[in-house]
Amino acid sequence: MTQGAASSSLPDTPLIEARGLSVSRRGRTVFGKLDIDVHAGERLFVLGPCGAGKSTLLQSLLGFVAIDAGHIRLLGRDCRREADFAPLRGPIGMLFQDSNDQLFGPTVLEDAAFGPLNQGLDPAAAQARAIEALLQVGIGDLAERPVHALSGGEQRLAALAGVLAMQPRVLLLDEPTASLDARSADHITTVLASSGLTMIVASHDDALIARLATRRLSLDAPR
Ligand SMILES: Nc1ncnc2c1ncn2[C@@H]1O[C@H](COP(=O)(O)OP(=O)(O)OP(=O)(O)O)[C@@H](O)[C@H]1O
Repeated sequence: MTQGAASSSLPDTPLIEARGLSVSRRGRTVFGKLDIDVHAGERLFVLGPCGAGKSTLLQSLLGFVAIDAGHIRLLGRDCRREADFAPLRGPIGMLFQDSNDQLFGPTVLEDAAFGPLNQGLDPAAAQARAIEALLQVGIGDLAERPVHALSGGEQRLAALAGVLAMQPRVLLLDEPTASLDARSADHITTVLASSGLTMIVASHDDALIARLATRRLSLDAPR
């Protein structure tokens, strides 16, 4: 269950909206009757101890985890079925907690170009987008590296580059600075801050939260 509702008094239509969201896993309620509104430019941080449901919330908002009850509207569109969510996984980019869930390679460059290719860009334009995203996160030198030959932190950056290469309007980021050394974490924090993008971020990183959060939502400890 939630401790703090995430609401906003901004007048524009929320980019991410959830009403009465309830999700259970293995028969146990993870959270119930959660309301969320995230407007353009906001950076909502989802906080809470391990197992509180931060990842589950992000995944349910993009249709990767089924909800028990509630209503989700993304970019002004009602989302109920996979066919509703699928076209929005691009305009709304998701960084999963486990980079292995989204790195398919074979090389870092090809992986980052995959999303733009899928969006219909020609190969040269997709590659240009991918290179731009790799440079943005600071791993241009890893472009030709096989994704399976990356460290955990490098995988994190490669996965983030793949998300940014799709030029999303909204980011859902699950522990974006996990596995990163202090310098890389600081760089990514700066990249995210300067992006101006709307985002929902699950994180335990106090420095990231302090620099980026415009609002916070705390989930209860699991019972
Ligand atoms: N794939 C899954 N199948 C079944 N249950 C799951 C799955 N993933 C997570 N859970 C359960 O759902 C609950 C919420 O987990 P979740 O990963 O969302 O928490 P979290 O707040 O993101 O935790 P952490 O801070 O450790 O990443 C936990 O009880 C967890 O055991």
